[in-house]
Amino acid sequence: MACTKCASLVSGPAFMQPVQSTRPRPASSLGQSHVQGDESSVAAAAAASASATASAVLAVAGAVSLGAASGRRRAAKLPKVVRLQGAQTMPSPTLEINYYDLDAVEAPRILSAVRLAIKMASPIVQESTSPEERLRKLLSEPSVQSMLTTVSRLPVFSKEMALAFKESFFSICFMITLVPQHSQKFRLVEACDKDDLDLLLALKQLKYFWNLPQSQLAILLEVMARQLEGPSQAAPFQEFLRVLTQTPNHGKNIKHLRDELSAEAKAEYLRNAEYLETADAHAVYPTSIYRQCDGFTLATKDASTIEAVMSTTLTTTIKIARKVLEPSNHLLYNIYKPLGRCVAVVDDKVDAIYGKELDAYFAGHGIEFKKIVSSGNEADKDIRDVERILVSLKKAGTCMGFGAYLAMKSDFIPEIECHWGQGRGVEEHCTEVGLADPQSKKMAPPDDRFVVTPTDLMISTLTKSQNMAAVGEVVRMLDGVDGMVVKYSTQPSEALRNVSVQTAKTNPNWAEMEKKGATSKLLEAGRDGESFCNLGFCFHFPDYSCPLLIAEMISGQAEGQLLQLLVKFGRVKKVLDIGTFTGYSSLAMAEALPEDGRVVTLERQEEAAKMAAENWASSPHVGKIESRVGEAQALLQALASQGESFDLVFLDVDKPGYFALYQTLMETGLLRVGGLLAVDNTMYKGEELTGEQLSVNGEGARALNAGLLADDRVLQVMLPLRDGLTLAFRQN
Ligand SMILES: C[S@@+](CC[C@H](N)C(=O)[O-])C[C@H]1O[C@@H](n2cnc3c(N)ncnc32)[C@H](O)[C@@H]1O
Repeated sequence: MACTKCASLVSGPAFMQPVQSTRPRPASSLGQSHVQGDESSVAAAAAASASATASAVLAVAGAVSLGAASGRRRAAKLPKVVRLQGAQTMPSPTLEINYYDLDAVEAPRILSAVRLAIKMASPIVQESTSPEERLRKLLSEPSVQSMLTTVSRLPVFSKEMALAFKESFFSICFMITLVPQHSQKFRLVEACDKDDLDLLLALKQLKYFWNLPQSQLAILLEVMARQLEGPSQAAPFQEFLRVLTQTPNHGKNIKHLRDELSAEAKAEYLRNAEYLETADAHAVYPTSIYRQCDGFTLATKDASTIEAVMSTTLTTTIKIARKVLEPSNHLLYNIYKPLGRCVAVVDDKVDAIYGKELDAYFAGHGIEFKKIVSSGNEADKDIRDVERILVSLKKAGTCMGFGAYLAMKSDFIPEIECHWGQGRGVEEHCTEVGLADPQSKKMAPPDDRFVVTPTDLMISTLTKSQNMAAVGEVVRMLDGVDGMVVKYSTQPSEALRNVSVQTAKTNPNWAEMEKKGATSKLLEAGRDGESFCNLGFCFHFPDYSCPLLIAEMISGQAEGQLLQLLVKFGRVKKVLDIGTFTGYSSLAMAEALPEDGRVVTLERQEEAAKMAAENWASSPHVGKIESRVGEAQALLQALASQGESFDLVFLDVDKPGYFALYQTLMETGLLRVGGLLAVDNTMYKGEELTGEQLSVNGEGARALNAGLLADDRVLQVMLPLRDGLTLAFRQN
């Protein structure tokens, strides 16, 4: 059962029914009568306890009665309340239902009650009995019970509560600065100077102790002991927490232990729960301990007109912390261990960098961890993204528990800003997160992928389908194909790896060039001729436009290995590489060539050619590469006029120019008879498979495919390797 106010505010009309109180109380002193009742019950507990406990109980009782005075202060701000006593006794045709009736805060006394409870609890948690037995004894200890009862009645969703404790901390600090440096109390100065809000936070949670997991109670005791008494007093509670979390039921709510407590303790807790059910139902039936709803309703006697004011109050804690993922840091542990699991919405940039650490942190602490990786790109922050996250949360079943939900956003992690550029440690990051090859599939979740290959297209199509469960397995398998090819193909040399790493960092440079209007306009044009992007790379650019050269253009390991194999198998000596980019294919082929072999590589972008030259500089094969800058068509004519011809040609430029370049290669004899032509992207993103209208690039690839098919001078095969690689052997 949830708090009726929260539930009814959510569900609507039921809320508007006139409410008959099940336990009517005198209108004038409803809160007070219960407070008094509480005092007597607390006093009964006190009588049965040791003298130290009795003083705690007195402190608590005093706090509660002072709270009632505070409650009056609070009530003064509200309109006069007329409580329903049943329809026949209604005092006027207008009814007023006030949902609030909380005991208020007398902070110093509550704090001293907490301190005493901690003092009494400390020897109990250090006993040699089982953790469960110690917990039962702890809950039956009168000073602990009184403290819990009192705190459960605090109006935690109020500014007054926060201020009452803040003032109280300051007054304690002020007093204590006068005491000698080594007195026990001096530690409080440190506590209030540094972390007083942690104590406030603990109290705000402790209010709901009845519905909190058992281990969370241990955590809160540990936090309060640390804040009020210092680390040495907190140590026994920390150890108690450690052993308690090893018991099977530590995640179960405290209230489930009621039948295992002593008869008096059980009666006392039930009395408190019954009181709260009327005075503050949210305290015993919280929909969420971080959200409380309230309502104020006026209704005519026949309920034909109802006027209502509704509100929702949220309480939140923001922690700005460092090294949260170090195993010794208990910030996240304290939240999620009692809940048993964490469902986290993680920005894909954060996941790329911290994903492994996140996994390791939760695994190391034995907390089930469900990660929903979501694009952090500004361009993606729209309602569809929200929908996607909500659907994923629903699948993860977050409706259980107290919002076991953690959101990690790249905006808060400064290192992200330098991930692709100038910053330190880029290399390490790249290698660590699998970006060494920019075609790595680890970079983005399936539905955020840049579509590069037919499999990408299939994955993207399947991911958009509503029936995710059915297609999930297919996605997983399809997604593994490229990775498997890479895994079982010969691994690249150190120099080629370096080209990949350097290329992975290039997107900001291309973006800069694009701003100056210096990059190719057709290379990555989309269906509508516009540039597009949906991977993380546009993230840094204020206008969210995508650079027209992108790191993903690199041919990469699988194709690089195939080219090397062809060079070696065909005993190739002269290679023509059309489309240098950052130099991967040129270097791959150069590595496979004999000492007297030669690669001529053509590139229209001077910046790219320069970068390629830098990438080759440290390779012993650099001497085999000759770079020419200009438009491919013009450069081919020049080569032909110099009487050049090649054993192997790798064609990998703007697709609309493919067929014309092919014709030139054939007509000029640049591709010699007996030579081999390798053409990349001939399946161009699988566009033809969709049956939809092709983009200009798709058209370009299709024109070449059709041209090869119609040309008897060549024998060709299209390999579904990545984006399609066609091998055409010139037989005459
Ligand atoms: C896909 S990338 C080449 C990738 C490269 N083969 C590799 O292995 O990484 C295409 C490159 O060709 C260049 N390019 C595109 N069209 C061109 C053209 N018509 N003439 C010359 N270069 C061109 C682009 O600037 C780009 O650097």
